[in-house]
Amino acid sequence: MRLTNVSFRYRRRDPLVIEDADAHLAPGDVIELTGVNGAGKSTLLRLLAGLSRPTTGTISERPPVVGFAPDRFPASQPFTVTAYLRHMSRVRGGARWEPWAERLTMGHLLATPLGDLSKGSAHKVGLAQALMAEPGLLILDEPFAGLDADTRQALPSIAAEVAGRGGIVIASDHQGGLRGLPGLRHWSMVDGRLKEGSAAPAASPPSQATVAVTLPAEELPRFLARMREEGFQARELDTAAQTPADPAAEESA
Ligand SMILES: Nc1ncnc2c1ncn2[C@@H]1O[C@H](COP(=O)(O)OP(=O)(O)OP(=O)(O)O)[C@@H](O)[C@H]1O
Repeated sequence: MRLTNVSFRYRRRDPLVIEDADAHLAPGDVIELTGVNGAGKSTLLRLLAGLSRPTTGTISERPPVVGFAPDRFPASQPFTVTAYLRHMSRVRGGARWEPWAERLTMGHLLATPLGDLSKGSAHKVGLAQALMAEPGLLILDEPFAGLDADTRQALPSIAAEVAGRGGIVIASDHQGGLRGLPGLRHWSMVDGRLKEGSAAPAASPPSQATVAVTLPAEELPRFLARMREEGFQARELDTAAQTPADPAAEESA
């Protein structure tokens, strides 16, 4: 797949978000895309997916089957998870979604309406629909954001499997989640320009911090769920009647 002099602006008088991007992607490539907020990563991914068209320039030789997991999965549709995945399976010519539901630990979510899903759970549905058709081009926009620890750990192997079948994988990622993969290519968006460089070395494990949070007991389940959804370890220490200074919950990051 090739990008030739690709430029993009959203509206006619807007500045270019992407300027003269040139790149070649080969079967089996896994690419990490970084850049500051607003640098144009999502815009580039949508161009690669064929969801937007370049203002000028061309994207050629796109693999026929594209899986795209957006950063914000559109959860407003009136389906349960099962109904949605079945529908996507039909759209994808009968692709099997069940193994992905299992691998992404979604069993408990299947009867939930999309609109009731937590952010991380909605993200898993987005991943399952992108993966089910064995894409030749898998595009993941911030795939690690909001995922629980197990799914986060599974994602590099999933990317490696897609690449091992000859697929191209490209993921925007602030967290360096794919850094352990051999041969990982690194792209960055800087001032509208697409640059290729070597991936920064794997980040050393982040230092840990533990904080105590005191909150009304009835808010505890929601708070813990939210923290876990964000990928933090969170557990209840004590919900007995306490002085305001006592910790009711602990979060470690
Ligand atoms: N639909 C849109 N219409 C107009 N401008 C847009 C639209 N979507 C994005 N932009 C603008 O394009 C630029 C690039 O946005 P984009 O979402 O691609 O960046 P990003 O690198 O993915 O950011 P983030 O890391 O915050 O997700 C930003 O200036 C943004 O305001």
